[in-house]
Amino acid sequence: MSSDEVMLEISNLAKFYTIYERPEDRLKQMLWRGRKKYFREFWALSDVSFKVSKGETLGLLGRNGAGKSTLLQIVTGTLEASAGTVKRHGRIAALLELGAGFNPEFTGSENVYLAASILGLTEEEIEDRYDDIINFAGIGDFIGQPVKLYSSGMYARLAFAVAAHVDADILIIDEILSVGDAAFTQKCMRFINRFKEHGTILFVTHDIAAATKLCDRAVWLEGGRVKEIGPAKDVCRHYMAGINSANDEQGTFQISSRSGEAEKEEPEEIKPQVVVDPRDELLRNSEYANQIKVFDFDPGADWSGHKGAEIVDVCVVDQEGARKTVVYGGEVVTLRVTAKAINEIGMPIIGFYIKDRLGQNLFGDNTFLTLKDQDATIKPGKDMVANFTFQLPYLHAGDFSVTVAIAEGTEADHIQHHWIDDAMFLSVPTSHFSHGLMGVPMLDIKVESNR
Ligand SMILES: Nc1ncnc2c1ncn2[C@@H]1O[C@H](COP(=O)(O)OP(=O)(O)OP(=O)(O)O)[C@@H](O)[C@H]1O
Repeated sequence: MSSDEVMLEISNLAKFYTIYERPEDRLKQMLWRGRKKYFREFWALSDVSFKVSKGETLGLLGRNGAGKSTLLQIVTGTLEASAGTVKRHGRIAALLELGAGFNPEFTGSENVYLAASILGLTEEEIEDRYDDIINFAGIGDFIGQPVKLYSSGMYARLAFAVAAHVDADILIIDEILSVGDAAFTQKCMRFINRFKEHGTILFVTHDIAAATKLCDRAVWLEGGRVKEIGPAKDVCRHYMAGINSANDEQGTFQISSRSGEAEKEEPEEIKPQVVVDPRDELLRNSEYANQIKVFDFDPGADWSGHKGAEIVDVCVVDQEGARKTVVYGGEVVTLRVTAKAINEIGMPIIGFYIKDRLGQNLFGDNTFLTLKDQDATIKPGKDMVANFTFQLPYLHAGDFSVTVAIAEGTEADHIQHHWIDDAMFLSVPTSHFSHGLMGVPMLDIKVESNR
């Protein structure tokens, strides 16, 4: 929960670097200091202002070279600004570029002492926390080795472990989550979620899903300037749209279609293997019925892409093809996405994601592998209908959104034609399921006891 207390106040910050076209220009500049300029100024940051309140998590988004690292280095005091001010209140622990601050020649253990003392802990405090730090890092015997021998993942683990134990008021996290393995990332996430309850976080990432989930607000930097600042969900969406329209690779789908079979002229009747949860009937007739209300496709929802093709309809249908406005967790349904080609689309891919209210992708799929080995070209004005038939998981109570998109190309390289966030909403009033992201229908639940 954020409060009115400002922890970080950045005002009209600017930073220029001096760029010398030729190495000898640097020497000339030293010799003829002030008389003539042998360099040009490159403004990495210009007029950047924002505040971060206590308890707030602020995301910092921007393409490579947008100025994020420069800004963080100024905030942490490792780089001097050319103009403007930074007011900090409280202890800042920063995880910049893989644990900057470690001495590569020192062992992990020595670096724990070094980094923790720089961050303001007394020797006694470090002694008390040392075992916890080492356990958190989980790098085993490597703790006695110089950190220059560490992999980037080990480096990040140790850096995070120190930062997590110094009672920081402000935590600065720069892409740290991208270097660890999944288990470590989860550990960091648990720490960050606990820290968020009282601490302030400045979080730099290229991972839009993580930014949407973690941050309250976000700042989008472009060319060293603030392009947008506001609620994280909005800024992330606009940023994604900007990236997609520039055909940046970050706008890609997660490609993982489940069928490699070519589509037939006359599709075979699907005989789904359905898991029937033995509690299904009981659930349906109880107050916990996992009823999922399906709202209409919103053609006016925010979108991005080149619009060489357009999604014109999204709906949920039953196995007879009838549109559904209510379905149940555990039921077999078809999500039908209809797209119309405006230009000829050579290698179309239609996909979807179901997201929870935090913007986390619960699941999704696309037609890439299904169409991979055939000519699926859509002529201008013609439709392509993708039917994704699956057994619904159990969803917890709350609202969910469906993202849909049509792209053209391959898994690694494609153009996004029409990407619609929040194309359709689902709403679940009640649920027996409340833990984890979603529930799977159980084959059976047996209880044995020898009491
Ligand atoms: N020491 C330097 N001398 C000259 N230019 C620099 C220097 N450091 C950074 N820059 C330039 O400043 C701009 C901003 O760089 P910065 O590293 O802050 O971007 P970034 O948003 O962190 O990028 P990335 O996502 O790739 O880490 C870039 O154009 C970069 O080339």
